[in-house]
Amino acid sequence: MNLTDTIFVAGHRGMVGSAIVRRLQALGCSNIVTADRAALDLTDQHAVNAFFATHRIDQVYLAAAKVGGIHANNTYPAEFIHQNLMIEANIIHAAHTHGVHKLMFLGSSCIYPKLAEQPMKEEALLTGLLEPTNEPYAIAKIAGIKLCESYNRQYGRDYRSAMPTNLYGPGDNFHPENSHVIPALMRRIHEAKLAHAPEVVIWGSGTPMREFLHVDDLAEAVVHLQNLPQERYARETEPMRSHINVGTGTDVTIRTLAEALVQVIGYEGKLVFDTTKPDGTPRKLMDVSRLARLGWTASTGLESGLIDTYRWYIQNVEGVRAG
Ligand SMILES: NC(=O)C1=CN([C@@H]2O[C@H](COP(=O)(O)OP(=O)(O)OC[C@H]3O[C@@H](n4cnc5c(N)ncnc54)[C@H](OP(=O)(O)O)[C@@H]3O)[C@@H](O)[C@H]2O)C=CC1
Ligand SMILES: C[C@H]1O[C@H](OP(=O)(O)OP(=O)(O)OC[C@H]2O[C@@H](n3cnc4c(=O)[nH]c(N)nc43)[C@H](O)[C@@H]2O)[C@@H](O)[C@@H](O)C1=O
Repeated sequence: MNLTDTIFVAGHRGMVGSAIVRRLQALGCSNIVTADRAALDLTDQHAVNAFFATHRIDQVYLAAAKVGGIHANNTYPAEFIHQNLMIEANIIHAAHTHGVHKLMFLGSSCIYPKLAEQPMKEEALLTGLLEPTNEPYAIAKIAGIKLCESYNRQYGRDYRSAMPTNLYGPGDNFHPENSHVIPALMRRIHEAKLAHAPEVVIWGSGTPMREFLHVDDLAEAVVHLQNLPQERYARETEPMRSHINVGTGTDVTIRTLAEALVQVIGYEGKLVFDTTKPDGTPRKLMDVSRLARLGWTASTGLESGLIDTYRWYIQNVEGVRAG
């Protein structure tokens, strides 16, 4: 790993981008370049080109995106497909035209078909219909993978793609409707505890299964993948030449997750399930065999990850709102 490389982390204020910056700093990387949205709108092609022309960038981590949970994806499909296509196309093309050889694109497990065989192998891509609640976002993420593959095939670039499972941790978005399930339920159950509310509503039937990875594990994984020798990464990702699953290899039902949160938070009321809300994909467990062969496995268990995230929430979100 070259610690003096100039590394652009796009989306450094988000949950994933900030975890990648922490990981790179912990490893001793001395030249991390960032720009917030006010300074650089990544949907603006000219601004992105000018940014790459100004900074002599060696590597990119592409963690900027329009991101949200099942409700946000289902409510704002136009923003999800348009902004994500623009961000990916602008950054990946500008990286290539400015001679950046190494790039890591962040996709998502929703690229796989809704009813893909479990656990989902990388080869399941484009073998069936997508989950309707997030199809526009998934199509944009598939386009990102294909952009990376195409610059690799045609121009010999080394653009890699990590497909994370559902993530959580410090820096997550705790919006009541637009967030993912862990931050949404953490906040709702915490607020129910404070209000002594007798019950808390969980969306859907509670039966869908999800695999959850702590964001610090994800950051460790993508930095590890980015720094593998090109031949080793390419050998393991053939024939697609780019994307690789990143997860834990184990999943839980939403009911089990909610019960775990109840324990961590210390709530004494009961859970009720609102089946008018969508369940989304019934199950999306990653096959992480390729990742394991490439030398990485997750280390944070769900319970300790939830405790760590709840501590962060109390100090940084609830504490801020209360103050
Ligand atoms: N969270 C999850 O469960 C999962 C996430 N991923 C992927 O990981 C990546 C990061 O996700 P996550 O960290 O959770 O998302 P966040 O919403 O926390 O972070 C996204 C970041 O992108 C920035 N951004 C978005 N649009 C623009 C823009 N037009 N110009 C400049 N910056 C922009 C945001 O800026 P600002 O701070 O100004 O809003 C924010 O800092 C995404 O590619 C996502 O698809 C994959 C699987 C699961
Ligand atoms: C990472 C992934 O995130 C999104 O997909 P998702 O996996 O369905 O993510 P989710 O976290 O929003 O929901 C997981 C499950 O949990 C249930 N659920 C219960 N109660 C709440 C709740 O209060 N909020 C939310 N959001 N979900 C809830 C919910 O009904 C669903 O069954 C994609 O759109 C796409 O963006 C993507 O890639």
